[in-house]
Amino acid sequence: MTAPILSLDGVSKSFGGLDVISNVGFDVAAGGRTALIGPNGAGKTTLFNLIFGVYRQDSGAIRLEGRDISTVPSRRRIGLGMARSFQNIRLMPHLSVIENIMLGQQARANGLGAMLTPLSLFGRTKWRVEAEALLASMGLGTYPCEVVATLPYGIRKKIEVVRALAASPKLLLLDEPAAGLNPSETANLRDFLVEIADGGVTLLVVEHDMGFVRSLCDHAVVLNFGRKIYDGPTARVQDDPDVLEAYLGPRHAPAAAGEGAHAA
Ligand SMILES: Nc1ncnc2c1ncn2[C@@H]1O[C@H](COP(=O)(O)OP(=O)(O)OP(=O)(O)O)[C@@H](O)[C@H]1O
Repeated sequence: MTAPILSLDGVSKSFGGLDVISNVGFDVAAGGRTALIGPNGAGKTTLFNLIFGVYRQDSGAIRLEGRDISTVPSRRRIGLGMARSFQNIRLMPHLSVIENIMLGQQARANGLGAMLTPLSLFGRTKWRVEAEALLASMGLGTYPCEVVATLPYGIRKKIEVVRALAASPKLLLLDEPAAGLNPSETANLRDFLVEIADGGVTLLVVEHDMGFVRSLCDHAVVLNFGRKIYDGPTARVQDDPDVLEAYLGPRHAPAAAGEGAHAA
């Protein structure tokens, strides 16, 4: 197996006495496309927030390329090679596409030298040239000067991903990237993400659309009530009895499996 880029070991988190994540451990293979799935409220977003350093786990360890990052603040995790997109698009709607991408570049920058680098949103700085090149390489080269709020939802979703890429991540966390997209936008986004992964970026994806998950991800980790119930190939996830029970209840009928898991 390829060396993991990310490893979770016995990670737990509770809020006010409610155990939201319980003793979760898994590896994300470098260069792979891993899905993190589970029914509503299973703890997926909380786990993303723990991985990204928004929350600190109560116990257990999170390692990036073998280094324990449990105490590293979120901002510094970006500098170590991690970036994320959000469930609800968090672009600055009144700014242009290129300005949003440049804000993603700024997130990567740390240290005194970078702090002293002026973020000129109007001049052709080195960052602007890099941002334009990144947009062009992602097939979005016609949009740099468009104001984000005026663009179709599917394009904004892609720009949100490109903004995360502007931080030059090795590991990209995507929280429900296909939510709200129509089937053709979803297929388009899938191809877009495959291209990103083929470029060497490891993907960890929270997603409810099982068709999208199957077509994008080779590996799946399933959570239910904050516990890991499956860790294996995506191709077999819908046949797993624990996964079927989590989605469909204890008296699940095998004939209904595909239908229920799709709707999850
Ligand atoms: N900050 C918080 N304080 C208290 N409870 C929280 C907090 N964040 C999450 N929870 C609870 O933790 C549980 C898991 O929530 P989480 O959002 O991580 O699940 P999820 O799998 O991402 O759900 P969904 O698929 O609906 O987005 C839920 O019961 C939620 O109410």
